[in-house]
Amino acid sequence: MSKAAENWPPEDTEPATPHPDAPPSGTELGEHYSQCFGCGDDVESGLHIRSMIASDMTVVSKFTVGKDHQGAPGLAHGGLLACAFDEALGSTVGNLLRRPAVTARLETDFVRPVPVGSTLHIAAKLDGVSRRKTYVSAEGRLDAEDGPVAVRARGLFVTVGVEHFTKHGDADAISQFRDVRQAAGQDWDINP
Ligand SMILES: CCCCCCCCCCCC(=O)SCCNC(=O)CCNC(=O)[C@H](O)C(C)(C)COP(=O)(O)OP(=O)(O)OC[C@H]1O[C@@H](n2cnc3c(N)ncnc32)[C@H](O)[C@@H]1OP(=O)(O)O
Repeated sequence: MSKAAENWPPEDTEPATPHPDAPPSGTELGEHYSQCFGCGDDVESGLHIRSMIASDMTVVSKFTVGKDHQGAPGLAHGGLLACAFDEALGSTVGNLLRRPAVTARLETDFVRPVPVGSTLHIAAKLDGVSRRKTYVSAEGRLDAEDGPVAVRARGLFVTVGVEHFTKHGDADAISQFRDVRQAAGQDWDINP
């Protein structure tokens, strides 16, 4: 049981309805951007998280803790664990709802230490939507899908227009990203 406030999702939320073009259950999700610290292959010390659609409301992700992710010797840094959950939750929102969204709020409960070399199995689910707000939560279990819970997290993601990324981010990189995705026949009007 989380120690966080229990009004989750708030009463004014509606059930989340996955987008008709959301990937089907069993789909392995690759990196969404090669320079993403959470999932990008080009970031040597990144988290290299890989995710899969488990059901129309759930995405499972795996994060193996490396030596570059330490806080105390031999243990994962809490901030990097929060990052892993940000990625897992964001991937759940982006892939299931297929709308561009950014993290507005992220809560984490650290339940037990996560050693270097262990793998967190993160199961994230859509909890509800209210206008631009999407509520999503996750549990991370140690070394197995049914292992002990090590971390819980809840996120509020707010839907934004693509101009959020072009205005505040690197517009040239986003243009290249769009070209690569369109050449691959992929819709890009989701998180670049
Ligand atoms: C295939 C794809 C893969 C995609 C895979 C993607 C994986 C990436 C995962 C990483 C994701 C990230 O880290 S994203 C990077 C970190 N996040 C950011 O940089 C976001 C920075 N913040 C912002 O830009 C802004 O504050 C926004 C966009 C979040 C909100 O600004 P806004 O657009 O002006 O909207 P605003 O009216 O303020 O808020 C909208 C509603 O949300 C509520 N709201 C806003 N912030 C909060 C908050 N902290 N806590 C509670 N509620 C909040 C407001 O009360 C309001 O509710 P109501 O009045 O409607 O009731």
